[in-house]
Amino acid sequence: MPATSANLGPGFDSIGVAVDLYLTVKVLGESKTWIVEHNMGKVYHDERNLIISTALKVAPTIRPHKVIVNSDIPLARGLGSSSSAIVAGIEIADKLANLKLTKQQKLEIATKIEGHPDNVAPAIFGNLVVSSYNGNSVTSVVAKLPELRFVAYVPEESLLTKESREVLPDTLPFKTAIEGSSVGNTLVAALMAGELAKAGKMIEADRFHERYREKLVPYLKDIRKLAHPLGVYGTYLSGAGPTVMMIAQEKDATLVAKELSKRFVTGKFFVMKVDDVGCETKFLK
Ligand SMILES: Nc1ncnc2c1ncn2[C@@H]1O[C@H](COP(=O)(O)OP(=O)(O)O)[C@@H](O)[C@H]1O
Ligand SMILES: N[C@@H](CCOP(=O)(O)O)C(=O)O
Repeated sequence: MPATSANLGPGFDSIGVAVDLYLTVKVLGESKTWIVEHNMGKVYHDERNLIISTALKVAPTIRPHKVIVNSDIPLARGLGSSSSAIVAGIEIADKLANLKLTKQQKLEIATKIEGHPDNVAPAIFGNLVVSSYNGNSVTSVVAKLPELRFVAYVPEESLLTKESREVLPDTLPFKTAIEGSSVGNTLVAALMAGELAKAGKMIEADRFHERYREKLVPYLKDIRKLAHPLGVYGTYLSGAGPTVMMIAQEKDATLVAKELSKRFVTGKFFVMKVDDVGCETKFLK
């Protein structure tokens, strides 16, 4: 399961991209109770683990197994760790209960559990995915991006998505909503046309969420300012934050991370490619 970066600025709860950090889950033999061995710190080792609780939601009668989880996706940092766990749980239920779910069915289930499709869709399909969820069904379009790198600044402190959604308003003025949707539309068109300078401008013109979340991630503005002269097209809050994501060409990406790490000495920088595969299952002997 790949990590995912949602929103890309104006695509709030709609746009997300899969990147090459991974959650790997191995299902071993049956056991008396669910046992989850993992490398993820403060996460349950039993059936309360999000991967297992999701699997049991989807297929309540599956028997307990021992499961080994390895993840390079940082928890609660805005890189879709919960979505990858949910997609993994659905995959386990599908295989152990032989449900033969289609990708669309997996997407619908995952979206209902996560509440929005922007992370789960690219975790399932790979690439950039633009989705619309009406509370009932999901329409998703998978699209290839031009050759780009995603440079992430992942702060040390975590920020739960739930907390970062609590600062958002319940309603937006009509005029603001129209502006916001025009920015999102133009972003998608610019990405598809390979017009990266325009895409960058739109990425930084969000009207839906970043201004409300700025108080939780005050360094977003500083990084954005420093990133432009280094060749970055656009900087946005990855998912609900606190990770700040920059989109750059391959030739500039490593230098962007190197230069910014001189200024932002805590936290980590990752230079990532787009994952174009999404969730994959293998049967091992
Ligand atoms: N692989 C996993 N196994 C179990 N629980 C997980 C896993 N990944 C994420 N979670 C749960 O999801 C929470 C983070 O979800 P969330 O706040 O949505 O942040 P993120 O941006 O990483 O998705 C973690 O604190 C943990 O409870
Ligand atoms: N659209 C959501 C995306 C949350 O992504 P995550 O990686 O932080 O879980 C939001 O912005 O709240």
